[in-house]
Amino acid sequence: MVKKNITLGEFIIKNQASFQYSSGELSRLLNGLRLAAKVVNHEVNKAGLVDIIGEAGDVNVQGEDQKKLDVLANEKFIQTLSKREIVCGIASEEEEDFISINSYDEKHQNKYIVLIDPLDGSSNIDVNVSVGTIFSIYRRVTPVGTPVTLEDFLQPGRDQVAAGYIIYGTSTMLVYTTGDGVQGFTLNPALGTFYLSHPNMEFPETGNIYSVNEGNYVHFPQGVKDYIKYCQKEEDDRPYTSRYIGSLVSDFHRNMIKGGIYMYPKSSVSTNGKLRLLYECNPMAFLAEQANGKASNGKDRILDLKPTELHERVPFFCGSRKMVEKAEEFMAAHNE
Ligand SMILES: O=P(O)(O)OC[C@H]1O[C@](O)(COP(=O)(O)O)[C@@H](O)[C@@H]1O
Ligand SMILES: [Mg+2]
Ligand SMILES: [Mg+2]
Repeated sequence: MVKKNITLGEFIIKNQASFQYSSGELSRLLNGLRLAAKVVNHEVNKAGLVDIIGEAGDVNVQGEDQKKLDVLANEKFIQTLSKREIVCGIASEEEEDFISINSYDEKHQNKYIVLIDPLDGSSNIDVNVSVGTIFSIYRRVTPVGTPVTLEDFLQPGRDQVAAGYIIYGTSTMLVYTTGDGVQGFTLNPALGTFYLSHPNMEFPETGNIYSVNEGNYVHFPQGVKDYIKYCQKEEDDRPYTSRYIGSLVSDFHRNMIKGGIYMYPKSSVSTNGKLRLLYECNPMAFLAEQANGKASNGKDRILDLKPTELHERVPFFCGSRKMVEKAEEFMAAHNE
C-alpha cells in the first residue's frame, strides 16, 4: 500500500526500482520539470493581474497565435531542463525545430530527450479555466558523444521511459508514469512542495462522460457521429453526460478520476484531427494505458504509431477502455 503525503522527491527515491535507469537521472529530470512547473504555476495564478494575458504577437509552427503564457512556459521549461546536465534534446509545440543541448564538457554526454507541450489548453488561459503542461521522455537512440538528430525524437510512443502532465487547476498537480502505474502529486503552495495525493490512479473500466467538441459534429466521420448518438440515446446507463473543457489535460484528468472518453477525431476540415502525436497523444496514451485505460486513433494503438514528423497530428480517442472500444466499433462499422 503506497503511503500518501510523501513528497515527490521521497517517492522517487523510495521507488527507484520502478525506473529502469538510475533514479538519480529521473530525479534530475523531474526536478527540472517541477521547478519550471512552479514558476509557470505562479504566473498562471496571477494571470489577469500582470501583463501575461493575451497574444504574444507571433504565430507558431502550427499556424496558431502564440499566447504570452505559451511563450513564457516554453522558455521556463527549456531553461530548467537545459541546465540539468541530463537532457540532450528538447522538442516543443512552440519551437519549429528540435533544440540540441550539449553537456558542459561539450562532449554530448547527456542521454535524455524531452518533448513538451508547454501550455496545453491555450484558448482557456484568458478566461480563467484550467490549463496544463504535457511532457514525454525518451532515452536517446543515437550514440552518446554525438549531437542528437531527428531520429532521437521520432521514436514510437511505446519506447517512452516516462511521461506526465502538470495541471494548473483548482489545485496544481503533477501526474506521471515511468511504466509502473500512474502517480498524482499535489502542490502545497505554502511550502512549494508536491505531495503524493493520488497514488496508483486508474481509469474506471467504463464511465458516463464523453468529451468532444460537438461544434464540429457536422464535419465528423459517420462512425463518430453514430457513437455520439449512442452516448446521447436513452437506453441502459445512457444518456451519458457531455463535458468538454477544451484543455486536453483537464478533460483527461477528470475522465481518469470519474470514467469517460475524450475524442478529437479527424474531420472534413482537419484530416488528421488537431492533437500532436509526439507531445500530446503519446504521453497521454502512455498514462492512459498505465492507468488501465486505452488510447487509439480510432483503429490503431497510439503507442505503436511510427512518427514521421515533429509536429504531426493524429486522431485521438482516449479514456476508459470499454468506452474507447465502443467508439472503435462504430468507426470500424464504417471502415474509418
Ligand atoms: O478548441 P478545440 O478545437 O476544441 O480544441 C481544444 C483542444 O486543443 C488543445 O487546446 C490543443 O492544445 P494547445 O492548447 O496546447 O494547442 C487541447 O488542449 C484541447 O483539447
Ligand atoms: Mg496541447
Ligand atoms: Mg500548447
